[in-house]
Amino acid sequence: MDGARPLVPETVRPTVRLDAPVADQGLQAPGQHLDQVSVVMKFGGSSVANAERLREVASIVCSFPDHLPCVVLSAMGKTTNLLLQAGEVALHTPAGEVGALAPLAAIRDLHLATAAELGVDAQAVRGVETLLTQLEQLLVGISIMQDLTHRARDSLVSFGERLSTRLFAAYLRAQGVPARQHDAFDIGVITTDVFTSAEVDYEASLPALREALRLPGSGGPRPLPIVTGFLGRGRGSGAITTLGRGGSDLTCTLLGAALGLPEVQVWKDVDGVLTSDPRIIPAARPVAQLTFEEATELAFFGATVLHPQAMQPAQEVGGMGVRVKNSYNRLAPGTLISAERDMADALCTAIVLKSNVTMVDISSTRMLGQYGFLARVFDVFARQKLSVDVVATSEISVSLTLDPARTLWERDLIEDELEGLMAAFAGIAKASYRRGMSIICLICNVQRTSTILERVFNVLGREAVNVQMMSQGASKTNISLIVRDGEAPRAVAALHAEFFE
Ligand SMILES: Nc1ncnc2c1ncn2[C@@H]1O[C@H](COP(=O)(O)OP(=O)(O)O)[C@@H](O)[C@H]1O
Ligand SMILES: N[C@@H](CC(=O)OP(=O)(O)O)C(=O)O
Repeated sequence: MDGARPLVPETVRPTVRLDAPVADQGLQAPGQHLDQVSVVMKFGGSSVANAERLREVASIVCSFPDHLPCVVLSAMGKTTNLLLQAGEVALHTPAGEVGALAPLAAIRDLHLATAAELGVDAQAVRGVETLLTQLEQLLVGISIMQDLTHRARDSLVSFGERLSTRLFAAYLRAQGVPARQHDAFDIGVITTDVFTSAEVDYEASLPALREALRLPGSGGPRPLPIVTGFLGRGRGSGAITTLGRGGSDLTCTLLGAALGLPEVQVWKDVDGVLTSDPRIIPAARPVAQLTFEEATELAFFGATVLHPQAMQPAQEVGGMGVRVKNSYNRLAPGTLISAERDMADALCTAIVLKSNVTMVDISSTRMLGQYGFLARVFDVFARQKLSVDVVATSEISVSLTLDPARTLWERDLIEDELEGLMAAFAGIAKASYRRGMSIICLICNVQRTSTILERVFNVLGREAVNVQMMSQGASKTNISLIVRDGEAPRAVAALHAEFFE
């Protein structure tokens, strides 16, 4: 971003309390006394899974009467996965049979049933039907072409958010709450043309979004903008792009940054960011506060609760907080993520597990301390387009781990690529790799490393878990331990018990 030119309005509106919604008072249009949007609220797939959940989301949105929210929605429930499945199956289905494909039928049934249950008007139902027809046509195209490019994949998954936002805006209007649906790719979310994991072009997007979301002049109702998460428009291709799985979190913070807001909220199905993944550690509990760096490390090392790039807009503009809330338990305080927090009492904040990681060991075959050894090693990774997660070095050797996700869509590093990597090292270094490793990442106060590591190694010793490699991040927020996949859940459980239970 260009540091010289302010990309956000210089004044931000005063903060009215956003930590506590008022009790459910029925659907009164919120924030109608305000000139402009004062908060962005994002609701993920689990929060908008069916008609009942959409009613609940409407109730939450209206429970902050002093705020005029812009609402960002993900696709309903598992719709994105169903769309991807439909694309894969269409590849092997005759064009004439595509209309009857099971995932397409499931998507059609869910959205038409939700429209009926929510009692939206006939025009809105027609809008949903039109999109469903276009979706079927795209699938027929995939079947005829026998090709599912990343570009087509992005167009395909875009239907999830385009449907959910239209239904929700229509429901609000039917309840007397003014609302207007927007497709993010039409209002200025401009991205690179890297389909399926595009990056936001902030220079182009921030001013465009600010302009597009400006509400009409005074007098008359103030429509709540309802915006598709996850989607953008490629700056060169002009085609629909996506921001990577879970990308609606990033849409939310991007809109907040564009509007210069003091706070945005991401509503999930858990009481905030938790001390560990609740699917592995049922005793995980909410973390009250995190810094942007901590939240980014946590997401990068595999906590699916936040998109790894979601903190970037908040960090760039400064002064904007990101609150993680539970749409199933609206009174839970959630987690507030901001630039700074008091670390005086912080020891270990969260434990994240990333499995199915490959570890590579490389040692120099030449003289000790050979000049440029590390540069040559990383040059090989750059040429192979492989991103490295964790690194530990000595003078003549380096161990590192490879991200299992080349993009967030394709989770497996292919064996051929690893063999290619080994071949690329021939003559420079001795290289070997081990698959089936896990990174256990402790988000912690590394000012207190000695205390933390003493406790960590006591626990792992007791559990007979052998650490294969370790690294302390320069970001001063994490310590990473590499262990075998089979030992990792046991190690995480024991470490969680040690630090949190
Ligand atoms: N450290 C963590 N804290 C909270 N949730 C986590 C954590 N690690 C993994 N998760 C998982 O992330 C889920 C929420 O993320 P996600 O499903 O992407 O939300 P949404 O679709 O609502 O945006 C939780 O249900 C939980 O299973
Ligand atoms: N629907 C997209 C984008 C997204 O952000 O979803 P969720 O908020 O449910 O993680 C996905 O499934 O990846």
